[in-house]
Amino acid sequence: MRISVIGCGYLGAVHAAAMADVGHDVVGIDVDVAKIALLSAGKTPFFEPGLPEILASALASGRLTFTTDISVASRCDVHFIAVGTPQSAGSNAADMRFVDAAVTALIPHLNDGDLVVGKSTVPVGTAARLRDMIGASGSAAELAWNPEFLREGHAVTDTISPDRLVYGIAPGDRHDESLRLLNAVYASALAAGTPVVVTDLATAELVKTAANAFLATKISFINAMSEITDAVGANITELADAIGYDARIGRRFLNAGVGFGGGCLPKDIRAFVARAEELGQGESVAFLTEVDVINQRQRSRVTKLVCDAVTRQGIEVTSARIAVLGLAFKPHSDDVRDSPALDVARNLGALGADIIAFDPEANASAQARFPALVTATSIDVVLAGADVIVLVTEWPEFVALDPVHVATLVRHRAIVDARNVLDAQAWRAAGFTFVSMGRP
Ligand SMILES: NC(=O)c1ccc[n+]([C@@H]2O[C@H](COP(=O)([O-])OP(=O)(O)OC[C@H]3O[C@@H](n4cnc5c(N)ncnc54)[C@H](O)[C@@H]3O)[C@@H](O)[C@H]2O)c1
Ligand SMILES: O=c1ccn([C@@H]2O[C@H](COP(=O)(O)OP(=O)(O)O[C@H]3O[C@H](CO)[C@@H](O)[C@H](O)[C@H]3O)[C@@H](O)[C@H]2O)c(=O)[nH]1
Repeated sequence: MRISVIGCGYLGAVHAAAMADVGHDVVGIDVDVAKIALLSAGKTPFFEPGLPEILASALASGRLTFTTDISVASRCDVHFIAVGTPQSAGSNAADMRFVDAAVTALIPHLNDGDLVVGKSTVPVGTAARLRDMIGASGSAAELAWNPEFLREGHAVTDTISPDRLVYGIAPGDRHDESLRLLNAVYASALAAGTPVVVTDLATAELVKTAANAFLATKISFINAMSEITDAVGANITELADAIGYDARIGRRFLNAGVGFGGGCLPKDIRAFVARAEELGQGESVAFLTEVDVINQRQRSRVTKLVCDAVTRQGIEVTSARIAVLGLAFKPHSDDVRDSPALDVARNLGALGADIIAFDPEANASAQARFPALVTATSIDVVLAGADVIVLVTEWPEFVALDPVHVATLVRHRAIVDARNVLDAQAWRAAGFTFVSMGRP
């Protein structure tokens, strides 16, 4: 298949490289000249495990190219829309300007029989609107919706071997041809037995929004429970283990801590509420506003735990040096969009603490968003002279820290485990005041 991928960010760059990796001829298109230059040179504009390898081999095979020139899309039959849908500046709604601009720019280069495939996460109703836009232009191209469920840090394997595929296809004459094209695009995943749900456009859009809303709710649920376990001295991890053994509940996404961030869950639940309100259905998803409130509260909760830990050392926050372990919104990523770690660092800095942070991959992206942030070049450097350590992103190297070694670096022995991943006993044995979220 000849495929164009419009938008080469966290989603699109991986999709383009993965589609070439499974044998298609792919052109990645973006308006960002610097990003296209990097990708064309085989360099990834962000950290994603496995991406450099498939990017290099796909470029070397000649099956993958990148350009800023959207007219090149005219050589392709299937066009993925993978541009951003961030939160709007003045509201919770998704900002649809990038999707609209991408489709508008693509329309003149569509051939009859082409299939435009939406991948971006959009408010329900967008696909029908874009399909009408294409139809009104006189183009005989069709539009389908194929939401993406990849997780950053696992994006390559999630793209090549997804849990499921969802095709939103409009009824009518071109339904079967759209299905045939999508099946051809995903032939290798289908051969491996990936389940497919073929549905209508609105359901496909809603599957994505509902999936992220459910995941966000699961995390805020366990964080709400952890506030209760904290109040009574119970143990949130044992609680999560115990309820997780019930297959109807499941253990995954029940890790209590500083909460969810990133370029997806926070903005997607807000956009869902905003869209539901537009539809007169705000009440149906009003609980998601509380999910968001609980999630944001965890950032303040961690900030307070750190301040309390400082006070226990007999010092003022304004004279405390705080070592922040992690800046990315999750490990194995350099993404700091809506990162809880970055907010905690910012909150503590605003209270006058001397903040130094370290992330194995996200120092640069964090500094780009928060230029005042001081970052260290290594774990040992960030820990040197610290009065309190706060672990906010559970990178394996932080989880594996030896408390006995850390004790030789810090000024005061105090650590806040904002991801509930450290061995409290080992840290206490090394003389640390150990604080976690919802565990004694
Ligand atoms: N990041 C993820 O893990 C993930 C997973 C599933 C779905 N999504 C969804 O995918 C979409 C993209 O997310 P992302 O994280 O890749 O965003 P991103 O900001 O990393 O990438 C978006 C890219 O689109 C480009 N772009 C903007 N306007 C353009 C235009 N008119 N033509 C061509 N390119 C244009 C930008 O320059 C940028 O490179 C969003 O809707 C997001 O919700 C993201
Ligand atoms: O038990 C848990 C699990 C996750 N998180 C946090 O939740 C956030 C999101 O994690 P994750 O969902 O793994 O990362 P994303 O890469 O943002 O992926 C989500 O968002 C993508 C974009 O829509 C979807 O494609 C994915 O399916 C969906 O998992 C991160 O801050 C995690 O630290 C927790 O706090 N506790």
